[in-house]
Amino acid sequence: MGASLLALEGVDLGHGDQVVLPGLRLGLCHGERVALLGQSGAGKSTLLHELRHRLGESAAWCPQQHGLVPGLAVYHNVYMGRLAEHSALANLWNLVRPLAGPWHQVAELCDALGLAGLMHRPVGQLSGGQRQRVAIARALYQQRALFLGDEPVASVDPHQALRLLELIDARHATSVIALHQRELALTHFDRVWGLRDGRLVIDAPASTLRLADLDALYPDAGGDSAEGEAGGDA
Ligand SMILES: Nc1ncnc2c1ncn2[C@@H]1O[C@H](COP(=O)(O)OP(=O)(O)OP(=O)(O)O)[C@@H](O)[C@H]1O
Repeated sequence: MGASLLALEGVDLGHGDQVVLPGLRLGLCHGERVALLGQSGAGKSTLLHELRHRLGESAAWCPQQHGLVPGLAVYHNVYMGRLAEHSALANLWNLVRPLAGPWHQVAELCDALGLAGLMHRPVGQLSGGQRQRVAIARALYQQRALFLGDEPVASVDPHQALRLLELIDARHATSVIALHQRELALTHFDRVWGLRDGRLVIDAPASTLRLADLDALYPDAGGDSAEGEAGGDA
């Protein structure tokens, strides 16, 4: 196992006075790919925000709400991943006339993500699955050591989800990704973190877990534990 990147030792996580995950203990090591599971409201986003806060600039971030600007083209939305690295003048110029270097880099990412030919298209005119891929492209464009994703493959079909995760893996040795596709969590990741009732009830290598172990994270599923399994290019 790689070097420790962070350790939470009995930390209370929440929002204002509301503690969502009391006394949380977990560790993340370099080279680990972690699937973060738990039903809606379990605290996945809360934990990811804390990780992002602690890991700072080393982590690329793909948020659940995407944070894309609908009126701007795909190219500009992806370019925003590294807005802070350029001068205000360069950013302004790039808005009017895209810079050659960034354009080629973004084009390469868009090709890999199945967005070729959409670079000029306003994001507001894309499907849900296409928008999701733009959000991933923007996070990949950040070129960070780690990847933190809040359900980055929620709106795509299972085949595409796997392909997107492979693209993320190819560019990041370490990742923590919230998702609902339990089978993918077991087949594609090294470790699973499972949240339930405010606790980290699963923190184990994926190879030691079965689907039934993950089903227990979804008490509200009432036997239908396939929530999010099907996906779709919404
Ligand atoms: N900004 C906020 N202020 C107050 N409470 C919040 C805030 N964001 C989330 N919460 C609460 O914290 C709890 C955990 O929410 P969180 O978004 O972390 O869950 P989640 O597992 O990511 O859910 P989902 O799968 O629906 O995205 C929920 O009870 C939610 O209502």
